[in-house]
Amino acid sequence: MDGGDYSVAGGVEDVYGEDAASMDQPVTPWTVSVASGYSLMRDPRHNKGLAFTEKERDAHYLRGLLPPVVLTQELQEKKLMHNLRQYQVPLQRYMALMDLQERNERLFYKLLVDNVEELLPVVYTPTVGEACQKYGSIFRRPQGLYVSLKEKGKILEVLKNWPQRSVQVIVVTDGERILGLGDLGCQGMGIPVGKLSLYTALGGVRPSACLPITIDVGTNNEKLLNDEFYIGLRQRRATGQEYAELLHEFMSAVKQNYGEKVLIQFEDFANHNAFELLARYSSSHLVFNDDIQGTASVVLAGLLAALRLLGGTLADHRFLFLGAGEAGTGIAELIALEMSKQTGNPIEENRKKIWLVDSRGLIVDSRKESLQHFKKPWAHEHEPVKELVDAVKAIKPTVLIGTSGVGKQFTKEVVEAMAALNEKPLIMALSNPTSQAECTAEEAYTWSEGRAIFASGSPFDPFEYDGKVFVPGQANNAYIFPGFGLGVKISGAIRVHDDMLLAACLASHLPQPKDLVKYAESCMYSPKYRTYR
Ligand SMILES: NC(=O)C1=CN([C@@H]2O[C@H](COP(=O)(O)OP(=O)(O)OC[C@H]3O[C@@H](n4cnc5c(N)ncnc54)[C@H](OP(=O)(O)O)[C@@H]3O)[C@@H](O)[C@H]2O)C=CC1
Ligand SMILES: CC(=O)C(=O)O
Ligand SMILES: [Mg+2]
Repeated sequence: MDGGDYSVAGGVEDVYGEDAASMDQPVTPWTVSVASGYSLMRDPRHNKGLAFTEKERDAHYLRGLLPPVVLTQELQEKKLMHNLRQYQVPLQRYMALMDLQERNERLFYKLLVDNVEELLPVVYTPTVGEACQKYGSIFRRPQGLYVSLKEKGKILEVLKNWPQRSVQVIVVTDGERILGLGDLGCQGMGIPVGKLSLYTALGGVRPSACLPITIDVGTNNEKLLNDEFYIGLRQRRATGQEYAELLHEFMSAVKQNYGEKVLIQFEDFANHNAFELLARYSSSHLVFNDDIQGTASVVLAGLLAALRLLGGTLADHRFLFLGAGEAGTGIAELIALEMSKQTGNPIEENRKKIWLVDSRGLIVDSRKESLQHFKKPWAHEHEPVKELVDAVKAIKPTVLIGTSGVGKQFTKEVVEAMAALNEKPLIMALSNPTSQAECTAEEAYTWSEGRAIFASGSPFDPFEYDGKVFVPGQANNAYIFPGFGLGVKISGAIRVHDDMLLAACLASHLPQPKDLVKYAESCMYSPKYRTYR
């Protein structure tokens, strides 16, 4: 073909219409907006793959673009689950699922909804942790929105680049404390993407209303800074005023673009920013911090359920935490608040039943001056104690909760000390992913000779001890934030209050009028295919 007359810059077009001589000339990326034929199949929101009906194939110019067979969504699901199960490596399953989400959104959510127990550990903890660590290497198509220091001064424009206008829920991270894996910078994006997939699968919030965002202010992770495949800004983290200004511009732009009612979930920020962001924006925006507030709600729900086995009321128990950061102090505060509701005692009194250990040992009054503000309420009168096992022996807790982000801290000695003090020691190893759990289910049951009541942040398989099968509980904020978020959205709330978090973990005690449930259901997304005209 002689394409001389039509070439972009006077070169010669090849048979594909590409002009090699003008490869470095700019061209316009023209596209079409009405999905039909080939573009319909490439649009993940509308694609049905082999499930397009005969009628749809005729009406939407799909003839010949698909093989003759027409499958049901159920058969597609069966095939995909079969294929997924062939992968031995969890990260391969993660990548296959992300590919499916990019290819056929409804089928992805159908799989997730129908196989939640099997697939949650893939799109969420623990596998999402590994995915974030390797995000640069496995990166194929971008998901979510990246707001970096490069976009300072034009964040509103960046938000306008997102194709959906009806965003209702944003999960945002700055990647500094990804699970218990530390600073993963821009590669933390896997977390908002995973969390929002649960908003849809478990909370019924439609995918088009969900927006995952990563704010990239750099990373202090040397390994990533030296990784040639790293996807983020190659600089150390911005702090102080520079950080605050970027975040403020972001928060203002979100409200300007999506209005007062968009829910912003802060996720996996480091604690030196997390508490401040929550305090700063909770009176002007609809925000909540999943690590501080969501975790607190789900753990309190777990404790209230466990009381049926342990006996007594919340105020009859003594709590010891390993880890006094977002999760630890967040849970501690909600427990104290609930005790106050139940007993009428002032919260300061109830706090005295709760003790926390950080990387320097037991939090006691002699350390008060040097403590971060969120630890100060927990500095009770006691002599200093360095080791966890000694703190267990000194405080004599009935409940031990791990929120340290460091694996293997509940040693045999620690669990045995808990078992010596309690007939049924309640042990929660909440740190994620599995590698960071304070102990495994097997360790908790074995070292307590089958007496521990155990829950963990990442899932563990049932374990047989002394002829009895123990099924560990999972205490993860995933059990609360999708429903909590849906509730906030459909109630039209414009601010989040502590009472809502208490109500969320006491929900089964509240009257649930039939029509309210029906209303909630009617607001929820269904991943079943729609029929096209
Ligand atoms: N299951 C769930 O739903 C959730 C689980 N998590 C998990 O909890 C963990 C912590 O998260 P978060 O609270 O946000 O993190 P933070 O960084 O806010 O807090 C971590 C706390 O652990 C302490 N710590 C660190 N190392 C040790 C150690 N060796 N011994 C004793 N204490 C130690 C730190 O001490 P210091 O202050 O002295 O540095 C700090 O107080 C993570 O692994 C996360 O995945 C978080 C949210 C939800
Ligand atoms: C579960 C969660 O939010 C975390 O580990 O950070
Ligand atoms: Mg988190």
